[in-house]
Amino acid sequence: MSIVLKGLSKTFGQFPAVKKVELEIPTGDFVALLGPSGSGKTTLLRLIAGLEGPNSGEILFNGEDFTAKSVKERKVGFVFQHYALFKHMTIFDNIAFGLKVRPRKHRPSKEAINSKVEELLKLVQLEGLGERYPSQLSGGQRQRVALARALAVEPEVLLLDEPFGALDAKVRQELRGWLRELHQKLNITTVFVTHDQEEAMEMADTVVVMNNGRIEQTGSPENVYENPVTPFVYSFLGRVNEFRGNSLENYTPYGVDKPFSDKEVGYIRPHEIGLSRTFVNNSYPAEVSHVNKVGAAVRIELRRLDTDDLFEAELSAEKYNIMGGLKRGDQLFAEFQNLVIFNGNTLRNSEFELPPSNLVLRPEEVRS
Ligand SMILES: Nc1ncnc2c1ncn2[C@@H]1O[C@H](COP(=O)(O)OP(=O)(O)OP(=O)(O)O)[C@@H](O)[C@H]1O
Repeated sequence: MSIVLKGLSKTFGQFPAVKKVELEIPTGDFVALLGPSGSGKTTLLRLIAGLEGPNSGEILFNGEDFTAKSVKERKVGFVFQHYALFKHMTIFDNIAFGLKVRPRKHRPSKEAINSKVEELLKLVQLEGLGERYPSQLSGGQRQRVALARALAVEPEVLLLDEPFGALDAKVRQELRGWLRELHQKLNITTVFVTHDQEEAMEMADTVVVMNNGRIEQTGSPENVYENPVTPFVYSFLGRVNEFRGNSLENYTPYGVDKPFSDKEVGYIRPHEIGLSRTFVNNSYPAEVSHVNKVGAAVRIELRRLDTDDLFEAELSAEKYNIMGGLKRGDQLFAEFQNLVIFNGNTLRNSEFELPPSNLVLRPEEVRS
């Protein structure tokens, strides 16, 4: 089922939690609503589910206006952060619940319910555990039961609110891959809320970045990471160096025709900073202040010797080894290869005299 949100707004008392949201979700898409606490993710999910009514705007399912339709009519499956299983019921009965409470004429036969639950237990890899009670399962297993219960009624949309939020890091990691595979198998339009950018980037086909009740950017994980359209998205997704106001002149070796204002901020990702032991064009001397080697990437904190600015660079372990390793106090040359400058929410890209070779200014069209 496809979902379209048009000018959707929701206010609690005087407080606008969701502001004029426009979003199109094609059938079968796997979407992450990503943003900091209080940005409106859960409210948006609840609006899609029909658990909240909007103050204005429309919700279309497969092109049909569902704005005023009840939760039941929407055919959505919902999974919350806290699995909320019925403690006094077995896993089997928990999964069967949605089918058993259907009005008699829509209720499947006992045999059909049995085989559906067995099929779902297999799907969520809990075969043979149907007779246990929730207290006899691990957190990750319980959350898979919650998912099986949501899937039992064959929803056309699956809505997940921080489904792995209460689990420890290792289990979360396992369930991410598992849910991704499950989605590939079932291809149900799925929207999940997370404030964990790694989770969103790893699992979703489409990431919707929210801030203050608004959508800041929608796109594939690569696209929102590589081409952030606002300073918020730059700083929220992944690590980034920020340089403000006057200090930006130190990163534009060919000069600018107008001085930088206090509102201007330049962003550069750590992996977009080249490091070498010898001088290269447009590079600046810098001293290593800390080295943090984690897995395939090495994070290096440095201080520019000419300006005292602090920044972070990232090298692959391979490049790091080729450089012969690094330690505090090493003197290097840093090349800032992709500085992107915003004035408020607008890219400053037309005022440079000559785009220098190491200053990649992103054309407007890339942003749209
Ligand atoms: N029922 C409510 N009554 C009043 N204010 C509410 C209600 N529900 C949410 N809000 C407010 O709306 C804003 C958005 O809340 P929402 O739960 O959608 O954010 P979120 O992005 O999901 O945050 P979190 O990650 O912390 O769950 C918050 O400031 C919250 O306090």
